[in-house]
Amino acid sequence: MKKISLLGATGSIGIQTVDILRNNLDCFKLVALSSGKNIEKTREIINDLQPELVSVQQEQDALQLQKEYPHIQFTFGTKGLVEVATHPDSTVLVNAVLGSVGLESTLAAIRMGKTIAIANKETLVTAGHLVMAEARKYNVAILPVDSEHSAIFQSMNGENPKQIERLILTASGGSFRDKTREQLKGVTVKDALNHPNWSMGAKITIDSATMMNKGLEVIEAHVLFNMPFEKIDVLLHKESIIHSLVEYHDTSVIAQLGTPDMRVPIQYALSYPDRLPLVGGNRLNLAQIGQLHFKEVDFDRFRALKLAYDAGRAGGSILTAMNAANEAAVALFLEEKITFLQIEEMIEQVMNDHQNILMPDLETILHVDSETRKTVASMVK
Ligand SMILES: NC(=O)C1=CN([C@@H]2O[C@H](COP(=O)(O)OP(=O)(O)OC[C@H]3O[C@@H](n4cnc5c(N)ncnc54)[C@H](OP(=O)(O)O)[C@@H]3O)[C@@H](O)[C@H]2O)C=CC1
Ligand SMILES: CC(=O)[C@@H](O)[C@H](O)COP(=O)(O)O
Ligand SMILES: [Mn+2]
Repeated sequence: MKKISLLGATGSIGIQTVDILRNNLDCFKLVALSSGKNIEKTREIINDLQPELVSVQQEQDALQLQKEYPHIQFTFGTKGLVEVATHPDSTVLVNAVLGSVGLESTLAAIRMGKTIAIANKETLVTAGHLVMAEARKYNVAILPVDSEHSAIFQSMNGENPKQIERLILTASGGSFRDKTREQLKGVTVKDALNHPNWSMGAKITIDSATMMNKGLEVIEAHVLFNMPFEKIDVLLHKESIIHSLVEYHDTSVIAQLGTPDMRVPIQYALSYPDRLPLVGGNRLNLAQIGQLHFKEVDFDRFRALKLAYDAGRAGGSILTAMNAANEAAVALFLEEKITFLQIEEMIEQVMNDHQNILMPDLETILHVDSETRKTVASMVK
């Protein structure tokens, strides 16, 4: 029986994680969870899985829930995320919270020796060097949940990492993959939220449309697999059936395939090194699909991907600045305060103005993160 702490339980990944836990009650027990502002969904999960500790975003919600469930402990805010992540009974943290707010709780869980199943890519982008250094120090496994990284992880199983020629991350191209830059001028939030293959949270769906998602994933792959950027490629693959590939120096290419269902990589991170049957999973039928498509990426068209490679190659605090600028700009776009193309314009502006600090410590990262968010907010005034 693995005991689980779950950050971001009410989100897209969180709900799918809860589904897996519910379907495998003899393997997993949810001991602690965090949610944000969705209190109705939080109640549903509490009623279903009876955790010992729950953290919500706001104090008044914690107080209200405490009255309703006196036998459960409630907490709130950033300190609540840390309490959930470090619950003394859990051995695994599933980090499915959104954004760099997940950083401190991840570091705290690593220092408690917990295995980390990480969906929260922003944490690895903003402070990958700190997370991986702590993981090495405390001998903790960081298991990927992101579909591409899970595919790479599975394609590296039993192989010698020194014999890898390159990692190939597949990219659907997002909601606007067939549009020119000119056509992107008039797109709406509703259009952008219409991902062709995956049903996901709003922020990552917009990231997918700008291709910043793939940029964050290139950096995530660099961090998780210790691979230089020269050996990480992106390949457009519109069906999202091949989740990513690893090429070896004998020219062999190993890939992981499957229908687009995030419960597969989530469950694999939870059951690793075993595999559990997926309740309600659709089997891949390649004969029915017939054709798979591949195309080279045009970096002038997908400018955010180029910005992410630039930040990744530079390293240092510019990664935090880029990530925070993206988080802030995407939030503004979702509130319809800026246009779609302004997202990457703002990120580029922030990166151009940034005074880079190599190997930033936690304090520097938190400072750059909050200052960048203020800068982006001031750009729309
Ligand atoms: N969705 C997907 O298929 C995939 C997602 N990922 C990554 O997983 C992470 C989560 O994505 P996704 O599930 O789509 O996101 P969602 O927006 O669907 O969910 C985010 C979760 O985080 C909570 N949350 C948001 N902000 C805060 C905060 N400030 N404090 C506490 N809790 C907060 C939300 O709470 P509430 O809703 O209650 O307010 C919710 O539980 C992201 O890093 C994303 O890039 C990676 C691969 C695939
Ligand atoms: C499901 C998942 O892992 C997402 O990150 C997905 O990869 C988004 O797809 P694209 O970014 O390729 O559109
Ligand atoms: Mn992904």
